[in-house]
Amino acid sequence: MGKSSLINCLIGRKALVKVSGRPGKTQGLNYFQVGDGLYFVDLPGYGFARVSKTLQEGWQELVTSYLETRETLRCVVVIIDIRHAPKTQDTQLLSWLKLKGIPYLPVYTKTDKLSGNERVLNARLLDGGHDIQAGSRVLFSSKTGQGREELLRAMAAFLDVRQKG
Ligand SMILES: Nc1nc2c(ncn2[C@@H]2O[C@H](COP(=O)(O)OP(=O)(O)OP(=O)(O)O)[C@@H](O)[C@H]2O)c(=O)[nH]1
Ligand SMILES: [Mg+2]
Repeated sequence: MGKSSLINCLIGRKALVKVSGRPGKTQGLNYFQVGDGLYFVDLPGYGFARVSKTLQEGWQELVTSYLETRETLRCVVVIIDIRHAPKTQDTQLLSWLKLKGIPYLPVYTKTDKLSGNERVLNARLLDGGHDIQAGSRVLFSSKTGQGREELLRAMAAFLDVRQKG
């Protein structure tokens, strides 16, 4: 869905994180230090079409317990492909994060694949389907860098909130 590509784009290095056309590339948790005590953590997605059932379940458990117990976690960036209609798995993840009180930031990615008009329409569809406010998500493309600065600012805001509170 573009998680690893997004991290590469933010860090500004093309091949830092392995990217592939086949879901299931990222395995385990991958840490990237981006500041003093500040890390991006690349997680496996849930579209593991090509890995075994046992591995899938293992990763799900790993990701879930990581998200639930990591005390220094500031924000979960939830990456959603802007081309597709709202998906149950994404709705479930977002409601689970809300329920658990884990801060999250939805990012609609691969905007380069749509025309300007389609982009607006699909973004609205996803906002509606996932109950997301237009002002609280970011439109992004790893390919063109659209939304890169906005995303970095939005992520930084999550750090500020925690420091003040
Ligand atoms: N055009 C376009 N392609 C993208 C974008 N982001 C990712 N891709 C492509 O989508 C495919 C999957 O990207 P990844 O970054 O590996 O996705 P991932 O979420 O890390 O996938 P897993 O680690 O397998 O869960 C790759 O072929 C990327 O080149 C984007 O913004 N625009
Ligand atoms: Mg990946």
